[in-house]
Amino acid sequence: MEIDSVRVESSLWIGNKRYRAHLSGWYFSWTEIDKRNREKKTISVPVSEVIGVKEGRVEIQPQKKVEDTDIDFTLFYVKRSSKGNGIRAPWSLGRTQFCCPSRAVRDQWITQLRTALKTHSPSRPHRLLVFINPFGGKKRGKQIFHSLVAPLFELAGISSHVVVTERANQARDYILKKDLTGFDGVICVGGDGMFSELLHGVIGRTQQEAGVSEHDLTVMLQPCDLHIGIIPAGSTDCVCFTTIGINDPVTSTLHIIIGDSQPLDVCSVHYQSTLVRYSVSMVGYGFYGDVLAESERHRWMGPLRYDYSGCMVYLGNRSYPGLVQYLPADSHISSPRDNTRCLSGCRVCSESKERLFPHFDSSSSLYSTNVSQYSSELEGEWVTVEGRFKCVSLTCMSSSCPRSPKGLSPSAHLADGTADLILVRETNPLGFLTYLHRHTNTQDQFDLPFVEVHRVRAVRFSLPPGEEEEEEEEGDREVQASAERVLDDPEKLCSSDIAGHSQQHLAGRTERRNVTTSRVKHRGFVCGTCCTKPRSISVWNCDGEILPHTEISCRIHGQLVRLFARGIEDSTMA
Ligand SMILES: CCCCCCCCCCCCC/C=C/[C@@H](O)[C@H](COP(=O)(O)O)NC(=O)CCCCC
Ligand SMILES: Nc1ncnc2c1ncn2[C@@H]1O[C@H](COP(=O)(O)OP(=O)(O)O)[C@@H](O)[C@H]1O
Ligand SMILES: [Ca+2]
Repeated sequence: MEIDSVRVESSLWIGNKRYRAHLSGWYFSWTEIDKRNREKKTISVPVSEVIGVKEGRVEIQPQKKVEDTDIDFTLFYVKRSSKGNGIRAPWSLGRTQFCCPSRAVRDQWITQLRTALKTHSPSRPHRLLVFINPFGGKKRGKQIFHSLVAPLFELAGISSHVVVTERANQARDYILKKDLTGFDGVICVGGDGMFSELLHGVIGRTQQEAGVSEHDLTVMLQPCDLHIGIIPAGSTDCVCFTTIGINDPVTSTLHIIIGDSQPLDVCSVHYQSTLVRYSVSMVGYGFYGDVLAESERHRWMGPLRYDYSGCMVYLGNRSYPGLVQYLPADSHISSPRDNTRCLSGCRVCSESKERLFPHFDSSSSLYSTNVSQYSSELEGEWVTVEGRFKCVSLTCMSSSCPRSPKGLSPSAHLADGTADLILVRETNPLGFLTYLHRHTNTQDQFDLPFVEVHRVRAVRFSLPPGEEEEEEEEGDREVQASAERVLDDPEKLCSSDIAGHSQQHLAGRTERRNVTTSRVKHRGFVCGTCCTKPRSISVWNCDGEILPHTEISCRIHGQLVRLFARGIEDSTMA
């Protein structure tokens, strides 16, 4: 075996074929040598994509099997498949068993490969906090984690502390309150709702520790260091699909293991001077709000509830009045109709970093103290649009999912500090069906006369005169108190004493304590059992949660959180 400072090389055998293997810089490669000493095919694996190196002949799938020989070692690495679902191919675990001429050579290879791994992959996680929602999607969260994810973590030397949730918001509260020392990231096994819990926990915790008020719409929030990973096991899994390109637990696990890091824009939603929620995918009023409200009554259907509710709401053919104000983003940088896609290594997102963090001190990972903590992001000229809308949607990213592989706004960027505002005005049922159907094919859903799309930094939504939201009245305090009482016991939520239009009770979901209840002048219905709400007012769907307010203000915080992901790999790179 030859070892110099930049290169390790020796002959190795795979089965009965001889290979010349070499490790140099960022790659481990092996080239087949035929009987006449001619070089044939070479396989190269980037060190950053090596999952583990084990003594002996090891298999972990379908079951763990170890044949502990003296001269063999097994290399595990990321393997790209040629066929993909959508625009990217899934990743799987590649495995090659090498046979060495002696035990000494075998031990040297293992040492050199493990050293290279440490040197070239410094940002890999070592300890993770995992939350499993046993009831998400098709209720397969626990099985997915134990059969597909845990064996890969073990192989990669990652230890995990697993919490199977027993109630909604347990994961969020855990992250907000418990000691997180030693954890390199938090992982959810579930859907967009579970991701949202981790998002709120991580952002809230970071702001608490930095002494920043989340309620202040104008403040510059502290970016979060603790990475979030998503193992898809939910109903829509939009955040996973948009940031990885596929909903596949093994692909997600491999991205977590190699320590990929994808910054993500986050939208904060405020009601008056209170933070209501954060969102990364869709804040949608009208159609998407109604679909969510309807779907909560059919949770027993599992993921199909959205298809059923989508049909029911479509047939209802409703539209809503509204006043939308937005702060446009710089149209010279990008536009929602420029026909580009935000892929791994996106130039628009990389170039946004300096603009978003002009005062970031990389040595302390904090903002310089002599710089104002207030952002200039809300300065500029607001544009006002008034009318009746089938839907108003705001999305920080493309929001693609298996139902809509190119998403709500196909050219939106994951980390450019902007969101796309889509206004679909009142139209006839066929027109709206055409709009919806274009989400599922290659036709441009924005090329319709009743649709407009804008790249924005902030949005305000209000009701036209006569429909305004009322502030909490004396009598409503009882409603609020009642809502707070049930926070600790979601089962109690389905009760007519929460007569406002927050429908968390239907989902067994809860709201944060600091969120106040607001009321809307009553003239109609929503859930048919206990809620009252005017027909002319819809609800907001915020990443799958119904908001308790109608008149909201939204602001985009560029690159506020980081995921164990790398954006969508173009399959031509595979
Ligand atoms: C005629 C064919 C119509 C097809 C319409 C397709 C439009 C799809 C746009 C999807 C946007 C999805 C945005 C993401 C939303 C999720 O956060 C949310 C919660 O997910 P989960 O926690 O996994 O349950 N999902 C939804 O609100 C469902 C929207 C479904 C709309 C049909
Ligand atoms: N143990 C639990 N019991 C009830 N609800 C839970 C539990 N754990 C998490 N949740 C809540 O369930 C909601 C839906 O979960 P999610 O994993 O997103 O599944 P889905 O994609 O099917 O909606 C989330 O809002 C989350 O807060
Ligand atoms: Ca964005």
